Amino acid sequence: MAVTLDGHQSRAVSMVFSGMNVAVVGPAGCGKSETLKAVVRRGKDKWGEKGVVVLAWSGSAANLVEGRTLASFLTVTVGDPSKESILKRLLEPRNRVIWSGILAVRLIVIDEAPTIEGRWFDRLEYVFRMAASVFNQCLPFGGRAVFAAGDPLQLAAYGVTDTSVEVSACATRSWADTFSYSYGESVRLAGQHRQGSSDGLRGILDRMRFGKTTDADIATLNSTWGSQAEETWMDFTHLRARNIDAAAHNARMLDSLPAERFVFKCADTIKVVHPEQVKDARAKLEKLAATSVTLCQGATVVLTRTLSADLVAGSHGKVLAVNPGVSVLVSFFGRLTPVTVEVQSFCIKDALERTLAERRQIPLLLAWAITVSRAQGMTVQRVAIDFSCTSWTLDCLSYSAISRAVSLDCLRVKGLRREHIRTCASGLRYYRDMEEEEG
Ligand SMILES: Nc1ncnc2c1ncn2[C@@H]1O[C@H](COP(=O)(O)OP(=O)(O)OP(=O)(O)O)[C@@H](O)[C@H]1O
Repeated sequence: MAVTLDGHQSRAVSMVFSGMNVAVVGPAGCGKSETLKAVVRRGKDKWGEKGVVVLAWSGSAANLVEGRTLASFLTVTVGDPSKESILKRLLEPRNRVIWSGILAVRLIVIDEAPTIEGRWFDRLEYVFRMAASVFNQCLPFGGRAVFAAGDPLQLAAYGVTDTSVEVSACATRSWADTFSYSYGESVRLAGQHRQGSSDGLRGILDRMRFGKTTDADIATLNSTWGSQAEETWMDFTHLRARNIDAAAHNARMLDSLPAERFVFKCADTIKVVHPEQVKDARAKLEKLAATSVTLCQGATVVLTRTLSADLVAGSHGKVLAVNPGVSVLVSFFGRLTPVTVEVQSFCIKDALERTLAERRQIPLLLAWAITVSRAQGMTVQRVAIDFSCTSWTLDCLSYSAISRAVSLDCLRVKGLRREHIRTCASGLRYYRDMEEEEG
C-alpha cells in the first residue's frame, strides 16, 4: 500500500511533473525511495509503462524498486565500453527495436544514484541525449524528465574514494547539468520516517553522518549489546562488511540447528552464445540469485524479491517448512499468516525486456547475517552489528549499517570505535555546495 507523502516528498514529485529534473537527497530513512515510487506511479499514469524506465546500479537495489540495472538497460553484457561504442552498437540495425524502446522513454528514474560510478552516469546521459532530436541534444538527457534518489553520505560506488580517479555519479558534470541551472534541482527531504525521534538513535545518526559522533554516542550504541548471548536474538539480522563474513556467520547458525537441510539448486537458461557474454551473464545471474540456497526449518531468511505491495524484498522471516525444490513456507516477522514462497524466475534482459539469461531459484537467502551493501535501501526491523569481527574501512559503511535500524531498542552494537566511523569528503562537499546554492 502506498504511503501518504509528507510535504517535502509531495513537492519533489510535483516538481518532476512541472518540468524540472529532481535529485532527492537526505539522510537514511527520510523517504527517498518512497518518493521515487510515487514518481514512477504518476509517470506510468502519464506516459504509460514504456514511457518510464527505473534503474539502479546493483541488482539488489534494482530489485527493491522493481527496476533494472544500468548495464542491462544499456545492453552492456561485457567489459567497460566507451559511451560512443555503446551508442554505436545500439544504433546497429539488429538493435533497432531496442533503440525504439529508448526513444519511447519520457521519464528516467534512478535509485541509489550515488552508488553509480560517474562514467556510467555519463554514458546513460549521453545515450539519452543522442536519442533526442537535434534541437534537444543541448539539453541533459536530451530533455527527458529525470528523477534520481540517494544520499551522497552513504555507501559510494564500488572503488570510489576521495582519492580515486573515478568519482560517484553525483560528482559528475552531467549530474550538475541535469540537476541545476534552469533544468533541475537537488531537493533535500527533511522528514524522518525510519527512526522515531524518541529514543535518541536519530540524533546519534545525524551526528555520525557528518563525522560529529561524540564519545557518549559511541558508548550509547555499544551499550545496546548488553550481556546477552547473541544466539538469544534469533530474529536479529547481523550486518557484515563483507560477503565472506556474512556467509561464515550464516553457516555457523545453520550448523547450530538440528533440522534436516534442503538445497535449492538454481536452473539456468543462457540465451547469449559468445563465451565472454556467457561468463558475464553467469556473473550477473549470481548477483540476482544464488547458485544454491541451503535451508532448513527454523532458519532466518530474507526475501530477495518483492512479492506483493506488503511483502517487499528485504522482509525477514523464519522457515516453517520446505517443499524441496518447489517452495518454502515462511513466517515473516510482523505478519500473522505464513506465506508460501515459490521458486521464481530471475532474468537479465536487454533494453527491450528480451531475456538474455534466466535463473530459476527460490527468492530467499539465509539472513542471520547479510552485507551492508545488500541491506542498502532496506529498513531492517532488528539489527545486530559486531564491529570487532570484520573490517569497516569503507567511507560511510558504519552509518549505512546502523541507519537500517528503526530504534535503539531494535539495535545491538558491539565493538564500535571512533576509527570505524568514516565520512566521505565528496558527500560532505555535495551538501555544503547545496547549502551555498540555497543561500
Ligand atoms: N511519507 C511516509 N509516511 C510513512 N512512512 C514512510 C513515508 N516515507 C517513507 N516511509 C517509510 O519509511 C521507511 C524509509 O523510507 P525510504 O526507504 O523511502 O527511505 P530512504 O530515504 O530511501 O532510505 P535509505 O537512504 O536508507 O535508502 C520505509 O519503511 C518507508 O515505507
